[in-house]
Amino acid sequence: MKVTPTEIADVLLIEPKVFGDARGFFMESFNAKAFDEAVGRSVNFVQDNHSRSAKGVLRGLHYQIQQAQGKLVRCVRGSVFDVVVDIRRSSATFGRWVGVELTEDNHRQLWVPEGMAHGFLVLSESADFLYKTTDYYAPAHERAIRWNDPSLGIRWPDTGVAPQLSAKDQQASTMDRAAFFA
Ligand SMILES: Cc1cn([C@H]2C[C@H](O)[C@@H](COP(=O)(O)OP(=O)(O)O[C@H]3O[C@@H](C)C(=O)[C@@H](O)[C@H]3O)O2)c(=O)[nH]c1=O
Repeated sequence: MKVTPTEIADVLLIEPKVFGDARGFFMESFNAKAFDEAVGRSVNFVQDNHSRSAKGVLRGLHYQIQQAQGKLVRCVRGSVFDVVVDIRRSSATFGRWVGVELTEDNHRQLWVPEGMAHGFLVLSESADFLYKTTDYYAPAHERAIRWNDPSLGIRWPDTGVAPQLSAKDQQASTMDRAAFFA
């Protein structure tokens, strides 16, 4: 697999080797040894998630302030614009965002380590989004930052439809009131 650093040092773009043939393709979507080598530490995933969303659905920007989750994310049907925001106060890239298009055809994955807020916008008619997490879902510790907080200035692509948010995400915090990691 190919591993490319992003503007947020610990956020990695991962491109598995895809073996195409007359039948279709094969790829190792996750290999613990190769993954640990790429991130430089031993990572233990405990939960796999799958969500399906229609075009224009925007989920985010989410994190758990305790039981922080590292997430290995990908899109297996359709396409999404995936966004990661560094919310570690001590980080040189605090408040910076990275956006990557993840599609069923580019097979790209993003490693979103603990200490980030994460979200995505669905660009295709429908998208299936899969991700592994390093800690369990803990609703008591769930937090969200507004997708369009002006201080972040995230350049979300125009899908041609209004972003569709959950009730929870409509109530998300602004950056100036959000809780951050050390
Ligand atoms: C995230 C999650 C949700 N749920 C339940 C709670 C709720 O009834 C329903 C939908 O939950 P949500 O609205 O929070 O789902 P969603 O908005 O898709 O939340 C996810 O968004 C992306 C961007 C992330 O980064 C994830 O970590 C997670 O926060 O699923 C679980 O049972 N386990 C989980 O791990």
